[in-house]
This record gives sequence, C-alpha cells and structure tokens, in this order.
Amino acid sequence: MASSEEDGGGNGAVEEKENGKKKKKLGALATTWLIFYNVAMTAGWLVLGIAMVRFYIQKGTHRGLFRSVQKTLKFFQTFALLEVIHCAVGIVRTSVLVTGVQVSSRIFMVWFIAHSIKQIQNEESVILFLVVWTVTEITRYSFYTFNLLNHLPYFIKWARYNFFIILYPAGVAGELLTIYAALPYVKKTGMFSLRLPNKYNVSFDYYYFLIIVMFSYVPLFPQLYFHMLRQRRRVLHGEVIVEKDD
Ligand SMILES: CCCCCCCCCCCCC[C@@H](O)CC(=O)SCCNC(=O)CCNC(=O)[C@H](O)C(C)(C)COP(=O)(O)OP(=O)(O)OC[C@H]1O[C@@H](n2cnc3c(N)ncnc32)[C@H](O)[C@@H]1OP(=O)(O)O
Repeated sequence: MASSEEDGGGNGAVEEKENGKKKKKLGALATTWLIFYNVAMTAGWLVLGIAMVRFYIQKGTHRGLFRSVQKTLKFFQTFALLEVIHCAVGIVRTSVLVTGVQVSSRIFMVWFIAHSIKQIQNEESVILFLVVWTVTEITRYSFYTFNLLNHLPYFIKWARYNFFIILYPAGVAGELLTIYAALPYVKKTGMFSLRLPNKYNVSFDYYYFLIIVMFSYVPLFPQLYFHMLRQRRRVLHGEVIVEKDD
C-alpha cells in the first residue's frame, strides 16, 4: 500500500507514505542496531528478573534484594538513555519529550533515590517498582525485537498494549511511596542541599525538590498513560491517529 518513498534525512530511516500517513522505514544499519539494542535490553531485564526470583526463593525475604541486583539495574536502566537519542536522531518514531520524561524519571529513581538513600532500599515500595519495571521491560523490549524481525507473536503484542493498564499505576505507586519514604532521611541529613550563605549565593533544598517531583507526577503521568492508551488503540484496534508533521 506504500505509495511513495523519499530519503529520510541521513539517519538510516526512509520516509514512506502509507494511506496518506508518513511512516518511517528503517535502513539496514538502524534496524541492525535496534535489534542489537533491544535483544541486549531484553536479556538484561530477564537477568534482573531471574536474579530477583532466585534471591527471594533462597532468602525468603525481600530485604537485601535491591542491594543484590542494583548493579544490573543501574547498568540497564542507565543504558536506556540511548532511547532518547534514538528518538532525537529519528530512528524511532516516538516523541523525544515523552521518552525523555519516562527515562529521566527512572534514572532519577535509580540514582538519586534508591542508590543515594540506603535506608529506603528495603522498602516494599522499592520491590513494587522493581517488579513492575522488570515485567514491563521484558515485554516491551521483546515486542520491539520481534516487531523488527517481522515475527511478532500476538500474545507479546497483546501483553505490550495491555499490561501497562495495571503496571503503569502500580509502578507510579511504587515510585511515589519510595520518594515519600525517603523524605524524612533527606530532611534529617540535608543531602544534596545547598544552604545560604555559600560562595555561589544559591540555595537548594532537596527535600522540597522531592516534594515538587512528587507533585509533577500529577500532570506528567496522565500524559504518558494516555499516550500508551492511544498507542493501544492504534496497534490493537487499528485506529488511525492523526499526528502533526514534525
Ligand atoms: C529530574 C527528575 C525528573 C522527574 C520527573 C518526574 C515526572 C514523572 C512522571 C512520569 C512517571 C513515569 C513512571 C514510570 O517510571 C512508571 C513505569 O514505567 S511503570 C511500568 C509501566 N510502564 C510502561 O508500560 C511504559 C513503558 N515505557 C514506554 O512504553 C515508553 O517509554 C514510552 C515512551 C512511554 C512509550 O513508548 P512508544 O511511544 O515508543 O510506544 P510504542 O512502544 O508503541 O512505540 C512507538 C513506535 O516506536 C517504535 N519503537 C519504540 N522504541 C523502539 C525500540 N527501542 N526499538 C524499535 N522500535 C521502537 C515502535 O515499534 C513503534 O513503531 P511503529 O509506530 O512503527 O509501530
């Protein structure tokens, strides 16, 4: 049904018109890179999931779980910064803003909350967002991989566009409860805060910053959730979403 093809601007993608709608067709190099990236990420999150299950079976408790899997988590979640670059260079058809909010909130949770505030690492809410992220990412990256290989099993497609309905709010609950649990420690230690007077003449209070971050979920989370609901309608029910040209 493709009616015309034109150069996509040197980013490995070629633009193709399908039913009057612009759709990017990836070049071989971009496809190979994305397959490698998605296979690596699926494997990384699978390793993390297996490590969590093994830990729980062996120890019978969630205490110490974050500590035991943190290296793998930090590596693969930080690696996901590449997703923002994928959108920016145009090899992936997603908004830089939507991906940027999603990735930066995760990096923030990993490095500036869970890694930095050891006292909260054994909170149940940490395990909640870890489990939710792991299930989400195994599904999401395997979806992208099979999709790129043009062999997408329906149950993976179904899982990608249905699991999030429950997992997204559950993940957000885990993240918000974890930040909330961190507040007393942040207040007590004054970590990452800068009080006046200082040579820069600037003050910054991490405690209030965290409260602002928590409130910022109110406008930002629905945008991500509705974005996913639109993607769900498009992919599972074939609805045409009218998009503005970039
Ligand atoms: C500094 C402090 C910052 C603090 C900010 C505080 C604000 C926080 C508010 C936000 C809260 C977020 C909480 C969150 O962390 C909780 C959770 O994640 S819980 C778990 C549930 N989550 C999810 O299910 C979402 C997971 N994330 C995503 O799906 C994506 O990141 C998202 C950008 C949200 C959506 O993805 P996308 O738009 O890409 O949707 P699609 O999957 O349908 O893909 C669209 C097309 O792009 C192609 N694509 C995308 N990525 C790839 C890839 N890696 N490889 C190959 N192809 C890719 C995809 O195939 C689609 O192509 P086409 O349209 O041609 O079919």
